Amino acid sequence: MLRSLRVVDFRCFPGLGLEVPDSGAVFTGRNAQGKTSVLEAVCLLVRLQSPRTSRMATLARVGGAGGFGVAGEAWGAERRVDWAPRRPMGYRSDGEERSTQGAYLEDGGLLVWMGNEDLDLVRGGGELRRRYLDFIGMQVEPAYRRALGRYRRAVKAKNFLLKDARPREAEIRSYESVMIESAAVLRPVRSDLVARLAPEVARYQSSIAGHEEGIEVVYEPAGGMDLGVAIEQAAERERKQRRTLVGPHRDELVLKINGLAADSFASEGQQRTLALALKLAQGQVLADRRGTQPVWLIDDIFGELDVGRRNAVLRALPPNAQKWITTTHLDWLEASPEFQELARFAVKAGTVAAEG
Ligand SMILES: Nc1ncnc2c1ncn2[C@@H]1O[C@H](COP(=O)(O)OP(=O)(O)OP(=O)(O)O)[C@@H](O)[C@H]1O
Repeated sequence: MLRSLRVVDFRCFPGLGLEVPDSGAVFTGRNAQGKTSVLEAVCLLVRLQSPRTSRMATLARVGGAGGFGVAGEAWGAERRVDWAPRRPMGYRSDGEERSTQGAYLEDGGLLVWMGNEDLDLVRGGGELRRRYLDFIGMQVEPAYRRALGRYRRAVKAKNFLLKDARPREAEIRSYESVMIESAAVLRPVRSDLVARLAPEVARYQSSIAGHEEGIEVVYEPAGGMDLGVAIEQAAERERKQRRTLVGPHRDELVLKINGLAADSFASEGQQRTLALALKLAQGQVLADRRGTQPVWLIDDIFGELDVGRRNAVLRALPPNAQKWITTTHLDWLEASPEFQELARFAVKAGTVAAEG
């Protein structure tokens, strides 16, 4: 868990310094004051990624010096990330420079991010569910992160070549072998994760819904588990359509309720419950894999949930995990005794002040 967070020129914050207790903190404020940016800074410090953007330049404060810094004590180590345009990103742990992102992340902590966009996990496009799996995959398996990066670059290059009027086959083949190699890392991890997630999702779904619902969570690798065979079979179609049709970038996480596809047949309420169950299951699987609780970054979801679901989620969150919660109003918190010990901060126009 984190003990402190400091930022310089990050999003709307010229500077910021917070001490946070083991239980966590609640950040209140009106819209567009900087609440999400605080959680985003934590995500960057712990996982080197933002849930909102992959472009580091957008994180640097407009009107600031051009770069940004995020630091803090996390899981017992003083960590620090610095970014400046046209310079390699800097990662430090206890003052020691880490040469690669992988080396920095090796002994980093675990996170679950829960935001409003997650409520679309069930009815939204497959991309959202792949990102959901990737977010856990990258945390539990260092090789996953490297394989995903290589895979994405290879698909991009192959797509580029397929657009050509006379595709250069030898080059396409070489990118396909990178895809096959990377898929051999990604798919077994995805498959294993889904097997672990499925019973947890079903359990959380029943506890939030208040009754049993037949939940199925199934991993479907696009074109089948053997990517080499799938690529051969899809070769003609891919050349006609001029894009890559099979591989992990098209895998699906199929969700069913009582035997029917959840995106088309489940009620909106069931879909929301299932989305929450998926996120809660993510936390459980991470905790089981590492034997330590992830930190929960919960971005403004409580205002979006009805009282029943909100209370069920609050009860389902592990009591001993640190939570960083943003909200525009506090009424739900007053009614939740288990959250009284969280520190409270008011966020206003890029400043954060401790309350009470
Ligand atoms: N790079 C940047 N430099 C300066 N300001 C920025 C930058 N990126 C975003 N902002 C501004 O920071 C403010 C805070 O955004 P943030 O999303 O953190 O607010 P929020 O309090 O979570 O709002 P909401 O409740 O609407 O989600 C916004 O006004 C946004 O325009």
